[in-house]
Amino acid sequence: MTSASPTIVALATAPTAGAVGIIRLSGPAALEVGRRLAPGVPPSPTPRHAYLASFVDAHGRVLDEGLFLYFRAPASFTGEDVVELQAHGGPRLLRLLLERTLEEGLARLATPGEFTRRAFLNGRIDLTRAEAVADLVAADSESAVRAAAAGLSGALTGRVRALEEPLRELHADLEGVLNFPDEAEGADEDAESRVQALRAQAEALIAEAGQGRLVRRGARVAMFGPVNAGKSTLFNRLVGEARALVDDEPGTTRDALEARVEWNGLGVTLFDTAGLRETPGRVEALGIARTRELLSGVDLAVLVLPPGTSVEDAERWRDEAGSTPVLMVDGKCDVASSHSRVRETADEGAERKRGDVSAPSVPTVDGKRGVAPPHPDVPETPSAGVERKRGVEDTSSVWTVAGKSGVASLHPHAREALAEDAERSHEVAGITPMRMVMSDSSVRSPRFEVERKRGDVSAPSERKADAPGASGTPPPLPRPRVSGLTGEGVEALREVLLSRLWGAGTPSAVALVSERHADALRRASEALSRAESASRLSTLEVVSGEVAIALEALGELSGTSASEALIDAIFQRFCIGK
Ligand SMILES: Nc1nc2c(c(=O)[nH]1)N(C=O)[C@@H](CNc1ccc(C(=O)N[C@@H](CCC(=O)O)C(=O)O)cc1)CN2
Ligand SMILES: Nc1nc2c(ncn2[C@@H]2O[C@H](COP(=O)(O)OP(=O)(O)OP(=O)(O)O)[C@@H](O)[C@H]2O)c(=O)[nH]1
Ligand SMILES: [Mg+2]
Repeated sequence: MTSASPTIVALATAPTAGAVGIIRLSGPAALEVGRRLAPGVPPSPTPRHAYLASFVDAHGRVLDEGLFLYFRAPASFTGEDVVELQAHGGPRLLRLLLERTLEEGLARLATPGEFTRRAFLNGRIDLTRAEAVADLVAADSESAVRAAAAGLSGALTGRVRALEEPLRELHADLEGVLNFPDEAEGADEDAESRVQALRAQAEALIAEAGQGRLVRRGARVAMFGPVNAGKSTLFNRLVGEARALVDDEPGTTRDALEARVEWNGLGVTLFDTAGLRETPGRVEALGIARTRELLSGVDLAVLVLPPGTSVEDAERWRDEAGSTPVLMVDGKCDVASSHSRVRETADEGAERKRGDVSAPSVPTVDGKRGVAPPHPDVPETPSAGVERKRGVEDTSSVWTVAGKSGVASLHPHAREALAEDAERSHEVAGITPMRMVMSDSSVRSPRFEVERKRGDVSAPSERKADAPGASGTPPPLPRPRVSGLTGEGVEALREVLLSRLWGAGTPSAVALVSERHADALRRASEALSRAESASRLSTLEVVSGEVAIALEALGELSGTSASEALIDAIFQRFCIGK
């Protein structure tokens, strides 16, 4: 391979102005071509010695003064003769030097990834390590850098080898028994358990693919929810700068916005989306369609709920995320906590003692006292996860009415939307004893928010989403309370997001199992699964055949059995000069 390959050349550094620019040559003519540009360098330079040399044009005129480096085959990155011209980092200068290496046709420009490809073909690195090189170049978070660096040091290679070698031994044992039954007698005895153990190992690696993807490309998190919930304000808080426009008017955000942050070394792309509502304007509707599309492609959707969202509305908004995991958060918690008052139902109120802290008895909006009588046709609906008990201590069945200050300043559209909200909430009163509370009906639209006390509305839905099929009644997950406006709860939300995205452990410690790796591992695991049943139901030939298939699939990871097309596909991901 080495002697037959043409000599390749490329700019190894970025094609922009920089302190130093490197032109790298690899192949049998590397030294000859390099010395044409740097004639001062001796014909047999000491390998790995940095020569200070003049780089000259075809007429011997000096273009630059730089360093000349020679690596003699096979002790080089590619395994071939390599020469580096380390010049000053001027793009035009570097182009002149590059053109000069191409004169006389001894070298040609390298294709993307061709240097690394040669390193692979010449056995310097295996495929997973070559891929780690690409991952390292593409890494844009600390965890991605660290995980790729571990890959380059052979972390994944080692784990694949730990799977491949025992599998190869097993295959040899099985073939031995098949071909030399006398000598190899008994070597197949524990075949089934060996297959089982290896399959478990393959599955463990496959299970890391999700985390590998998360580290490699970063997590994608979208804020979504009803209009005016405070999504953009919260987005800005999480991003740390005023990226999104914020306004009182519902429907402010039309286009999805994105921002990249890094949390605990994990790259996170945050999206702010157009708020959802039933009767949007035309442009806004386009934004909402985009929100839906975006939600289907993120790792986690954060449903920002304004104070007073009903259970049914919360569920309806959640459905917009489809199968994407949803984290519900109570937004504008400053409003809820500073303005909300526990709303008593008349019958509960009658039982309450004055001054009972667990049941403050001043349901007010704008200072007006209000009492919510039981709704005339409120069925008690344990099916909605809401079991109403009577009694002073039962705060979980008490409803809160939260007023929002500054309603008068709302844009007319906002008031309309709020009125719609109000109506909708009234409709769902089937599970909610409540009454509309007008702040000041002569001037303002009805503005009210009704919500259950904490630890309530979210419970049934969180159970549904987070413990599917679980029996019994697991405790409801805490629903983070945040205020984008004051910053309250934002740090805690960040922690919750990280643990939902990542769980425990360190992102940088993960093996970067790519989709390609997972696919090959899956095929290996399936073959092993068939080998397992064959060891009980079929002949040894069949078992051995499946083990061979698993080995072949694993060979695609290291590259020992990778096809030309697969290798092409892998190295095309690289940049030129890599
Ligand atoms: N200037 C420069 N910096 C660079 C590179 C390069 O090609 N040029 N690299 C390019 O990606 C990376 C370094 N990777 C390298 C990997 C192996 C060898 C090498 O010479 N390997 C020989 C000898 C090993 C040894 O002496 O221990 C070998 O593997 O046989 C060189 C660079 C990053 N920095
Ligand atoms: N009190 C309080 N007001 C908030 C909070 N977050 C946002 N607001 C206000 O609520 C209004 C809407 O905020 P936005 O962040 O634009 O809400 P949004 O959900 O992005 O709205 P759309 O883009 O229209 O869907 C603005 O007037 C904000 O100042 C909060 O945490 N507390
Ligand atoms: Mg917005």
